[in-house]
Amino acid sequence: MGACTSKITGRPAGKYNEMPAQSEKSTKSTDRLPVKILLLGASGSGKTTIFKQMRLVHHMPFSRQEIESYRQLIYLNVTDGLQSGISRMNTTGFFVSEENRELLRVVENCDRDLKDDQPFPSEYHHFIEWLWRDPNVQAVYRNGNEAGIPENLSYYSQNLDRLFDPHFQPNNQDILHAHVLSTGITETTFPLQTRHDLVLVDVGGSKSERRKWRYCAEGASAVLFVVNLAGYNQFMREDEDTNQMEDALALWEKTCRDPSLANTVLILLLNKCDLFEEKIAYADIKNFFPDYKGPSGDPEAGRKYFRNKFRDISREIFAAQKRNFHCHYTTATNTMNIRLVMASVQGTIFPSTTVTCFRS
Ligand SMILES: Nc1nc2c(ncn2[C@@H]2O[C@H](COP(=O)(O)OP(=O)(O)OP(=O)(O)O)[C@@H](O)[C@H]2O)c(=O)[nH]1
Ligand SMILES: [Mg+2]
Repeated sequence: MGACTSKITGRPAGKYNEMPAQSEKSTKSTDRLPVKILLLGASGSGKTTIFKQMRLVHHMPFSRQEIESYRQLIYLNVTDGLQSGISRMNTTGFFVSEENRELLRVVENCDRDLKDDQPFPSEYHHFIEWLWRDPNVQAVYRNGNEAGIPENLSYYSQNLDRLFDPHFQPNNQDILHAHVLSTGITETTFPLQTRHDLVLVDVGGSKSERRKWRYCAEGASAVLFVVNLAGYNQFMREDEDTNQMEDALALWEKTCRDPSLANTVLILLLNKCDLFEEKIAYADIKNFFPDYKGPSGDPEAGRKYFRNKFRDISREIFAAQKRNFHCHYTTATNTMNIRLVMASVQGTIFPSTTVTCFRS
């Protein structure tokens, strides 16, 4: 498998946003047929995570430089995520316990930028651990998470001993859990064994980024529309009055109706099934979607309910356009799951050709 080529359009130069392009050599392929697939969906739904999985599936490991950048990003995700989550929590009237207030002040003032090869400062290890375990932080995180405490803190907090080891190097799972808000449009070309190139387009999903999507629609064969299934009880980071699932439903309708995407195969990926399954045990769907009539705490019934909501929105639009509704449940941080889903997606996009976009 040859090197992939990456092109970033319309994004400001930023330490972390440049990451996908850093290791890839710019090679121009000739006489090859591009198969363009767009990753669309709201911010935090999992688009870039799927993009990273595609690199792994196509055996394009992260370079040393990328791994170092991710190590620094993980430190930022942990310190900044915890601190900003807690300060948003304060605005909704919840505070860390009295005994942990001093720790919070220390973490608030800690330097978020690590230098190359600088270990995570050991003095913050237990402070971060204690703050994360604070009963009020846990209560807010588990009960609606109006404060939008980042979900990846749950993963990183279980790995703090490893993260604070002076020789810590992120593994693929650590990298898959890292989050940076994507800006602009990143086009990455994966050469396939046939005469085709897979051109995968990753975009930013926050509200201010969505107007840029129209610049990447031309020539697209398919759209993978990614939804955070676990967002049913959360508000948007950039709009604290809008429920994430309501936003995703509205965005799905807009995407289905978009004339510039009328010739694409639209595939819905209901993502973060792992978090959905955990969350549904304590956050009843009925409390957020009163028309849910299924049993409480049943992930299967919950998944089906949301799938039907998306299907109902597209039913008439697709009937008029003679398009079919396609939907998969995914956990983007699980490489095997993405491998299997992508093999199935490939069959949907190219039912009668030999194009092999996704290695299975
Ligand atoms: N547990 C879990 N975490 C996930 C899953 N998919 C994505 N994440 C995490 O969710 C966060 C956001 O994922 P991204 O892929 O960066 O989201 P995005 O859609 O690219 O977001 P923007 O770039 O802001 O539009 C990251 O911390 C990911 O690791 C999943 O299926 N399960
Ligand atoms: Mg992204």
